[in-house]
Amino acid sequence: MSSSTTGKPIECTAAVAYEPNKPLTIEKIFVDPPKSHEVRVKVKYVALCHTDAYTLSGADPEGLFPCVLGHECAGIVESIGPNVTNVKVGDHVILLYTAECGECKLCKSGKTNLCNSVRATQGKGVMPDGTSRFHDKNGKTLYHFMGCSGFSEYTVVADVSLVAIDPQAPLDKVCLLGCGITTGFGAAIKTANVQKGDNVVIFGAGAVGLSVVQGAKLRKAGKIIVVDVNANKKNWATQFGSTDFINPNTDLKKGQTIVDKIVEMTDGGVDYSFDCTGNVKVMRDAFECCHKGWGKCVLIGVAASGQEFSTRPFHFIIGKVCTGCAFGGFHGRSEMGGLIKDYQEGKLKVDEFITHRRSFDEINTAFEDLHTGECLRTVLNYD
Ligand SMILES: NC(=O)C1=CN([C@@H]2O[C@H](COP(=O)(O)OP(=O)(O)OC[C@H]3O[C@@H](n4cnc5c(N)ncnc54)[C@H](OP(=O)(O)O)[C@@H]3O)[C@@H](O)[C@H]2O)C=CC1
Ligand SMILES: N[C@@H](CCC(=O)N[C@@H](CSC=O)C(=O)NCC(=O)O)C(=O)O
Ligand SMILES: [Zn+2]
Ligand SMILES: [Zn+2]
Repeated sequence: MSSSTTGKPIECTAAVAYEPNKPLTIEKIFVDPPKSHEVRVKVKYVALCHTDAYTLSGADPEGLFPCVLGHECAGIVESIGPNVTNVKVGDHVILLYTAECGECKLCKSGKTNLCNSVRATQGKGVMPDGTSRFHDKNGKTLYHFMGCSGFSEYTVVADVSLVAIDPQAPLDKVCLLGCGITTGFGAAIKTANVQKGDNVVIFGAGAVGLSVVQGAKLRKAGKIIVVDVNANKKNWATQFGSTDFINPNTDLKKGQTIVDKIVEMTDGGVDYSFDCTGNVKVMRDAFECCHKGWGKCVLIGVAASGQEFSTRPFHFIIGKVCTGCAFGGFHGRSEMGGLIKDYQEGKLKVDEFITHRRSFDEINTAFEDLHTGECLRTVLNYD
């Protein structure tokens, strides 16, 4: 199938991050046609993830400007470049910041969902051939972001960085499976592999943390303790399946630390802990409140440039384990279909995370929503 735009640059609306910590500029940009092994997608819906805000803040060592941010998105294939065989024009797709080529050392290892095929160029804000498909009206090159760049009405991605999905799945909802929900859910059911009766603690009750909660609940975990500095998060935590909520600013006795409190509540420490804040002090607490001998800490939150996580090595000596994951350990191309099915069958909450909806031109207000403490996800639409 061919359309009037196939093979030509498309002029469309985008929100460009020209400088760190400045509002995005909503303007017309030009999106070049896809080259070999590339796909041009008409983005229908994009949500904001805290990682977009983090990179916009200038704290990301890989942050490049000017760029087109956005990585939690879904759309429809507009055109494909030569040698693309995994999707066709008209397919409904979710973009994947964790690619899956199936052929690199990591993909073939069977040990990780990380893929090396496009990661190096992705981190440099360009397509695998080292060039960008985005230009502003002055001809200035704009960088790509996380292999997705959903803050443009049209984007170009590598063929390994997207997956076709059931066209019946509502794009305005399943766009969220492009990052936060998948990440938290997978951290619980894949990376940690929580089992019935396990005690778990989740630091940070945003979309990622609450998705860990829903994974832990699905697995019939014992105590599911949520820790968040925002008391308003308690209701959400309960709704998603937590058994206990601790606000460390108000719920600790004099002289008691959050680690003391969790160790006391769980007869020596949790089986699994999850950091979903990106705060390195919280990461330390998350690690140290694990049970001696076997407790495992899963780091998910992204820490700012230069931040380091430290602890007493003794915790490792007594058998505590610390790991982490990207995209919840999910293989985007082989496993997204299963997640969509889980959602369609009511086994995976997605709609419940959408606290705000806005039109794309309200994107800067949507970034402000993120900092109100009342927003899990804002979905932007281009229509
Ligand atoms: N590894 C991966 O693949 C992925 C990582 N991420 C990262 O995961 C993290 C969570 O993302 P998301 O859920 O969208 O973010 P949110 O900001 O929505 O959630 C984080 C929550 O943690 C709370 N919080 C902040 N400081 C503390 C603290 N000291 N103790 C307890 N809670 C605290 C925040 O409260 P308040 O709002 O009041 O600050 C907020 O409720 C981010 O760092 C993000 O970049 C996201 C997706 C994928
Ligand atoms: N660019 C940052 C690293 C940011 C990071 O860790 N990103 C996560 C996904 S966050 C999604 O919202 C991730 O997948 N990491 C693995 C990867 O290969 O990037 C930095 O350089 O510190
Ligand atoms: Zn994200
Ligand atoms: Zn690979």
